[in-house]
Amino acid sequence: MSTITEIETDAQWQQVLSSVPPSTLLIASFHAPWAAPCAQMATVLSTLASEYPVTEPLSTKWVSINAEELSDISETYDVTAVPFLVLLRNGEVVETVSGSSAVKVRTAIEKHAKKDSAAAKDAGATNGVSQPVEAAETDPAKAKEELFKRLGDLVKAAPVMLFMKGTPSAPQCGFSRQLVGILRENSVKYGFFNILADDDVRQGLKEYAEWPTFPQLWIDGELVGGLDIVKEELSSDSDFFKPYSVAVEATS
Ligand SMILES: N[C@@H](CCC(=O)N[C@@H](CS)C(=O)NCC(=O)O)C(=O)O
Repeated sequence: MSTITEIETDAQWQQVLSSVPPSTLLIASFHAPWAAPCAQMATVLSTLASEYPVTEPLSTKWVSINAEELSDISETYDVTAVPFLVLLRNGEVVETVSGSSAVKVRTAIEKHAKKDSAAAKDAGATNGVSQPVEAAETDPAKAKEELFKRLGDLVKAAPVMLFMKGTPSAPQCGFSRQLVGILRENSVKYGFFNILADDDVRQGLKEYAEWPTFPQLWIDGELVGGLDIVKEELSSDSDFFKPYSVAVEATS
């Protein structure tokens, strides 16, 4: 399970560049703390990273970079907007992805990185070709198993996770907008996922959750429900969100 390292200095970035083996795909995610889509991208990337092994030789190395604080690095890679993903191999840029499309990011990473290099080698040997055969592509049961594993991680990406249409600053549906408003009113700290950016998550989560619509609110990896259920919970217990609130309480 790979994890993402936050780069703090130019020197640390140089150190990563020089220490990553030539066969490893270096995945650098540029972000800004104030940009909500970057928070969503961080969730997407940590879920993706967890799908890649950490056994040697590393197939991937994952880092994230504050685009404003480390502006020299941003300039080197022409980062003018965030989120922005740079994929490098052997110090050379092999692909960049601008924007917050989870589908584009996943596709680009999967194109350049092998999830399991041993399996890929085996497939190459038996087929006499160098391209790996992706089991999940040909086996729907395996694809579903992988999707459900990903969803299991995603619903636990933050203690309170909102699966919504659009983003908190630009909801794309009235139900999602209302739930964002409720969370804001109750000062709830939450992670979110824009299901309009990933149709696999949109359709898969309905089955995984046994809940046919969005928004969906998950707390500690358990489904609470949609907008109506959240309203009901709050009307029977006004402190429902208290454990997840970031509101500063007055001391008496
Ligand atoms: N009463 C529902 C309203 C949610 C709803 O009906 N959502 C619809 C329209 S936004 C939906 O997600 N449909 C499935 C889809 O679009 O994939 C609730 O309490 O959350």
